[in-house]
Amino acid sequence: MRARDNLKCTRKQPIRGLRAQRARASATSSFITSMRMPTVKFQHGDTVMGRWPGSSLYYEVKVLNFDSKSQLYTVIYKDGTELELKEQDIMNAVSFQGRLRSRSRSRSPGRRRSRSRSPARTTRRSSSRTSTVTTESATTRREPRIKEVLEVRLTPMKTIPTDNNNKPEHREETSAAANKVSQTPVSKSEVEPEKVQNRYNLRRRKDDSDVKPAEPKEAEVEEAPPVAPAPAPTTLDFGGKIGAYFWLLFLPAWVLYVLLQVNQADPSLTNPPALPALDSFWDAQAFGIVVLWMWFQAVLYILPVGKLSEGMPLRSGERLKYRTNGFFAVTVSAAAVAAGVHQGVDFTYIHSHFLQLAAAALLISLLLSLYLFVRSCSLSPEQLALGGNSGNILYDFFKGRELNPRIKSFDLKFFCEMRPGLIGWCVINLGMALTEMKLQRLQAPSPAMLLVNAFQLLYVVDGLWNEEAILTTMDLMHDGFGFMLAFGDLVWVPFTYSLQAYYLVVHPNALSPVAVALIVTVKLLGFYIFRKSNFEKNAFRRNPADPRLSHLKSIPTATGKSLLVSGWWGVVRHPNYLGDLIMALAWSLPCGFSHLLPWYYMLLYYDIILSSGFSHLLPWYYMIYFIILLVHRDSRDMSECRRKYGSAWDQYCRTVPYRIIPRVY
Ligand SMILES: NC(=O)c1ccc[n+]([C@@H]2O[C@H](COP(=O)([O-])OP(=O)(O)OC[C@H]3O[C@@H](n4cnc5c(N)ncnc54)[C@H](OP(=O)(O)O)[C@@H]3O)[C@@H](O)[C@H]2O)c1
Ligand SMILES: CC(C)CCC[C@@H](C)[C@H]1CC[C@H]2C3=C(CC[C@]12C)[C@@]1(C)CC[C@H](O)C(C)(C)[C@@H]1CC3
Repeated sequence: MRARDNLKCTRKQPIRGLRAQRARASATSSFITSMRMPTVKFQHGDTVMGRWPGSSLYYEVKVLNFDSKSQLYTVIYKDGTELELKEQDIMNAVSFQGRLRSRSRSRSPGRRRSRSRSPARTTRRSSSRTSTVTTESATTRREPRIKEVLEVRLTPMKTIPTDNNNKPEHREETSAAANKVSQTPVSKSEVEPEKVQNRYNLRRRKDDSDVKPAEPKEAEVEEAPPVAPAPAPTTLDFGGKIGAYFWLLFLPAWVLYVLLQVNQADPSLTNPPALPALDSFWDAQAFGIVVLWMWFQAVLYILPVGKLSEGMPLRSGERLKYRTNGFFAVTVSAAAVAAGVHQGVDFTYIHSHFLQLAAAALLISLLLSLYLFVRSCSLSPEQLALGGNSGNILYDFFKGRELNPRIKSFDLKFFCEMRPGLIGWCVINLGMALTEMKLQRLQAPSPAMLLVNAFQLLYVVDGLWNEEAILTTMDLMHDGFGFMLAFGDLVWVPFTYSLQAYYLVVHPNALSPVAVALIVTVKLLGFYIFRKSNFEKNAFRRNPADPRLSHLKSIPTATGKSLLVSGWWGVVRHPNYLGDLIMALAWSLPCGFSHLLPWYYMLLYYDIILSSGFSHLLPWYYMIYFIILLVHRDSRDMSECRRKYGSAWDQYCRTVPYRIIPRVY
């Protein structure tokens, strides 16, 4: 009944439109008769559009079978995945195209002009797109808030990993992976879809080892398929609406509090700062400096120097271009700062006006977020990020609505994430080093200060050198640009990531040569893991056939994208977070760790809390925050990937059971 031969040849055939569908329907009429089925809407061999469980994505599938008992159709996706779908999750290819056309006509006049309406054109377009075609489901369109519930029968299946040349993985390794699966069960929450009630019955074709995972080709992507509007999210991140209100108030207040705290002669947490008069936060000169700095970075960003890189395909299939001249920007900025130091510009101003500079950056991020929110109100749903259009004003303001806000070709999210805050952080660190020299009467910064400066400078310069890699990160691909990122990029990063340097200004910490060597080793280890793993993922996403990755194995997913299951991404699911965390450790170690002891005593003797050196927690602040951030980010990413990749993601989770730290977490 599976008629695999028939499938093999039809898999290569494009949809030929209504006429071809009818012809196939009549050719299969004997098949239907022999099955004595009640009238069924789709016939064996039909090429139709099938909804991927738990998502609003539709893919081209072939109908294999209809089970009159369960009223489910067995369909096969292009990567060989077989699924059983309900009739309502299947659409005739022609009416699917028609629906997309009529929607895009009504929603996007620009798009309408650029498209041919001839049926021939329609058919060619749909057939040429071997990757994904995205749309919202009829249900979500009519009832955007309805929780997506798909009753799809899925059975966990073994996906045979292929190496990067799409050869099947060696048999022994496959069975080893299978053994591993049974030894290390994945937690229920990781495997079970959160928003979808699924019964599993997902199979792969036995002959799928030669199936090349279909990566979108340049030409296909540029054909700009119809865009799926962002459906209202069913679950809200960051504690939902109440969480968003809380974070909106808490985050700015927390930054100002920490800065007031660190500014005190005794910055111990048991010595809370008195709330200063409101006008002490404002300094016109500090505000002017921040504006000037942002202006300077914006000018460097728009200069036609450096590469124009392509972002990942958007839901529309379109790829935005980004000027990735970050290394140029940091080099020119360093030259400008060096010239300033040489000319006697007083960089200790940064230390003495830290609070006012942070308040100015906060004001700018607030104004920017308001601008972003207002402009997002006039956008069509296609331009919104998934997850940022809950309908609740404050939540959406916090999370960010527009995916890629741009003024002409000036990409606001990309600019803010990579330039003023990141480069500003290094300038702040330099200001702290110069202040340390001044206050401690040193000829040169202390070794601890040098290490912190050098490590963090390396992190920033590396990020800017590999600026293109940011285009495959969560923020750039999925998150809207709103208060969270604007504040994070412009205030949080420069003013809290520099706390170690701030701390060292008045808390010198002598380091022995052995300690220096050990700390440098920790940093280099972290950096190696971070760089290598980010390189692997970025290169793979850009070109899965990259010869430098030919030794790596991957598993296909129904979206056409594959998942790496060996190399760094076969060790843990977020090796880049692991490297980042090890580096974070190396940034705090120069400030000393014996001060952490009060925490240990604190657990034993409560009264020590009040007299302990809480101030010494400040240099560990980044490490603590970073663990929380990455654990939360990891779980956000897991849900997103589960939604996108369905059972292929489960397969990945079974093969790579640990998230960030091997054998621990
Ligand atoms: N210093 C900081 O404050 C800070 C904060 C956060 C993050 N970071 C760093 O920023 C970098 C980017 O982090 P990120 O959170 O955006 O996440 P990321 O790990 O760079 O990206 C996650 C994405 O990678 C893809 N992916 C996941 N598993 C894969 C696999 N096995 N094979 C191929 N692709 C896979 C998925 O996207 P697709 O499948 O859709 O491509 C997933 O959504 C990291 O190095 C992180 O350490 C730094
Ligand atoms: C609590 C909130 C305010 C959290 C805000 C989160 C942001 C500050 C981070 C989210 C993604 C981060 C990120 C970098 C900096 C911090 C974030 C913007 C990054 C630019 C740092 C340099 C790295 O090399 C990087 C490019 C990989 C990295 C990308 C992600």
